[in-house]
Amino acid sequence: MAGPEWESLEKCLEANLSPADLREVKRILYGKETRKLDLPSRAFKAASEGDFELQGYGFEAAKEQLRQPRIVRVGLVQNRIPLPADAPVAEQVSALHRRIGAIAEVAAMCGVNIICFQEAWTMPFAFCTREKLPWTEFAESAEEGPTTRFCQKLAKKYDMVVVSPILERDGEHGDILWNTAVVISNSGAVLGKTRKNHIPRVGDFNESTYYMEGNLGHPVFQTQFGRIAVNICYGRHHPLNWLMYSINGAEIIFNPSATIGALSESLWPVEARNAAIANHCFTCAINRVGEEHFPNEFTSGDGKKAHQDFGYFYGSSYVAGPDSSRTPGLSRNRDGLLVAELDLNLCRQVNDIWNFKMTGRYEMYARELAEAIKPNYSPPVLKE
Ligand SMILES: NC(=O)NCCC(=O)O
Repeated sequence: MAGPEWESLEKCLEANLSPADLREVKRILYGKETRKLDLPSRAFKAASEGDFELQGYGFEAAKEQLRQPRIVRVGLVQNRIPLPADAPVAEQVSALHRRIGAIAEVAAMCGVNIICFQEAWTMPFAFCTREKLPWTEFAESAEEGPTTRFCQKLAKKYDMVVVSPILERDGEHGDILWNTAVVISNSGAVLGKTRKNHIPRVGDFNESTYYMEGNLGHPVFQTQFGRIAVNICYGRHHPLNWLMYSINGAEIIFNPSATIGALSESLWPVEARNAAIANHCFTCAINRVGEEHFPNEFTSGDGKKAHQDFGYFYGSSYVAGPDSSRTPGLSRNRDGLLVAELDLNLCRQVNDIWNFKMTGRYEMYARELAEAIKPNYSPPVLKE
């Protein structure tokens, strides 16, 4: 499997296909072409000085007679950990705050209204180790922790909604841990939080050692810029998880993730794109970048040698629209900010064409699923 030297699928296609072939391949793999955004040159300069990639694309919707366009700019941030995983906890958190602060400043220059960071953005993805200390020390209060306070300042300063996925310590309920995204309004107030509903039990993603499946259902956050929801990482493999956020009214669903190439890179371009199509909404898939090395060796339960690294986090963050269009991905090997301009009117326009909500037959599935989960259920398999 390729490491950092293989920059991106897009670069590979562009380097190896004729313009005519590239057009057809992109038509199928990327849908209707997204417009390149004209972002300010000072933003590109700051990104280059800060050594991160900046890309911007716009999704189009048809003009309507009765509704004005509902334009919103989202910012997706992917990044590597700036300090090694064995640096002191407080130093790692501060370094990440500084890094994300610099990227958010550029997002503000680009007119971003809602910004979302990667899963558990304040820490290395240490759940592979199965060790408790020092990793549980990265957990913070969702309402009052230093990271939420930091994000509240960003939100207020830049008039931007901030989606901040953290490891949460719930002091009100026995100090237990959750994998949580805190949603902060552009006013600076904490709008609420949502928790990861599906916990991976695959490869080195030993997250069930640390926290339980979320208990907050599928909340949707009404912001000044549209209704948003957060489907954290492994939840993207569960179509019903996306569906429930959409049924509750989400127009944009963020999917902050941490996943590695050997496991999921072939799933990555499909799942969030399919969710946007199936649910008539926008989806924003965000992954971390690079390799993370841990002080102590751990095993993967696969008979192979113990090792100290997780694997290659391949970035490739992208935004997908309800009409099957999607942006190119950020690179596999650099920190980056992806800005996408969405016209939320596109969601209802595509709904009116394809009618997946109208034809969804939810009452039938509700009835059948209610039966299927009963211990004495017998599937209606007809035999000769
Ligand atoms: N963080 C996380 O849930 N990763 C699981 C692996 C995957 O979903 O690709």
